[in-house]
Amino acid sequence: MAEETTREYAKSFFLASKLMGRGREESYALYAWCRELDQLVDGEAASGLTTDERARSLDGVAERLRMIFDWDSQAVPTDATYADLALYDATRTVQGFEREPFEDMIRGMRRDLEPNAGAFRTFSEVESYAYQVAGTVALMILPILTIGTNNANDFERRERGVALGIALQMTNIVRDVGEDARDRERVYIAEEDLKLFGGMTRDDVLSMQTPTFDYKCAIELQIQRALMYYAQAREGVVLLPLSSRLVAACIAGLYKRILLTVRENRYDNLNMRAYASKLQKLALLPVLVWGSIVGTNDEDGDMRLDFSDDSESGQAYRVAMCRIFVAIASGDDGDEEIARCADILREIKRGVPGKQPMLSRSRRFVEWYKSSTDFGTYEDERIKIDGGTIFHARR
Ligand SMILES: CC(C)=CCC/C(C)=C/CC/C(C)=C/CC/C(C)=C/[C@@H]1[C@@H](COP(=O)(O)OP(=O)(O)O)[C@]1(C)CC/C=C(\C)CC/C=C(\C)CCC=C(C)C
Repeated sequence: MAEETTREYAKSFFLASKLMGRGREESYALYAWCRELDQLVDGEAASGLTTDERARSLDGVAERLRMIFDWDSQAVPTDATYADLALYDATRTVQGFEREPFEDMIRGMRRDLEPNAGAFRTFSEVESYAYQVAGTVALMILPILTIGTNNANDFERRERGVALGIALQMTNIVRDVGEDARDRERVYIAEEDLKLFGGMTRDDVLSMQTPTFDYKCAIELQIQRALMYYAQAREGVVLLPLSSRLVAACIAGLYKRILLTVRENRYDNLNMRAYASKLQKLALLPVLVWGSIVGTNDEDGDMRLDFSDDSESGQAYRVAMCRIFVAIASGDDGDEEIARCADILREIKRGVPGKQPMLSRSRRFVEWYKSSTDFGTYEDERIKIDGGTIFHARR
């Protein structure tokens, strides 16, 4: 039954599971348990329940979880669901499962029941929530992905696995902004991020029908945040046994395709749900499998901002770069914006020692950027960069 649940509701995970060696059934059990938990809060069956009733359901899950992880007892919870039983069996066939990630996920679900569920003041709050509902999945599944290996680089594997979970959650946040706002009055974009672009507020997003330029820039910043986590996770995929490397790389690649589709939809995630078609997934799979075997870096030429500099000038640099990138994506009517932001970048460059603006419009640019140590010059039909300084857009 857990396999059918995964097949029906998680096409990407099910596809990736076909690459698994051992542990496939146990990963289905994990999926079934996580999905059942998620449905208690946001599923159709929960829609008729009060917040208190949903909270009581989570209490029941937590109680049954305690029994599942009570290694000294063989007792099975009398009110166990099929997902509980599947998890009970999985934790007895694969060693190394820990209770904490499951409990942390329940905490994340409880946050979705709180009065401030749909509001996040800072990105740090978003990141913490993303760890609870998605980073924890990595910690749950790592015992399966590392069957038969030693614990070497375990800490790094966990850290980078959590980064992948957060990247996937950030992807879902970017994909579902319209749906979350309309159906649940939730905005999982930090208010501090929205404010950077024209002083936008959470209420502006809740009432927005068509993406504004400022909104598109705020979404680009969320895409950048997600790409940062994908890049962190990529260093961890190589720490997995080969068959698990394929699984992780495919999950990451299939979700990242969704993320980049939001850009192709010109950031209209209010009215369009970005997705990867079955054909796209099947076409992408060999590339992802081969890439994970030969270890090619799937830095797919996307703009990658430096988030390490959290100074005011570092933040201004990221805002200007997002505005330039969206302006470029907006076609010809973006030139004035590019020129204005290029002036800002020129100013900031004095304040951001050693941080060269990175702007990718094409793979050709990325190759130039990655290869050049002294940032010679780059020029295409829209923009010219000389010595790392972005000059006025070409008219
Ligand atoms: C291969 C296989 C069967 C994997 C199953 C993975 C699993 C147990 C997923 C549980 C997903 C789930 C329902 C969690 C509840 C909360 C939630 C909804 C989380 C979001 C997932 C999306 O799930 P959903 O089915 O709703 O999908 P769509 O909305 O339709 O897109 C999340 C985005 C979290 C997903 C997180 C992971 C799969 C963790 C990834 C980490 C690894 C695979 C570890 C990799 C290790 C290294 C070292 C890089």
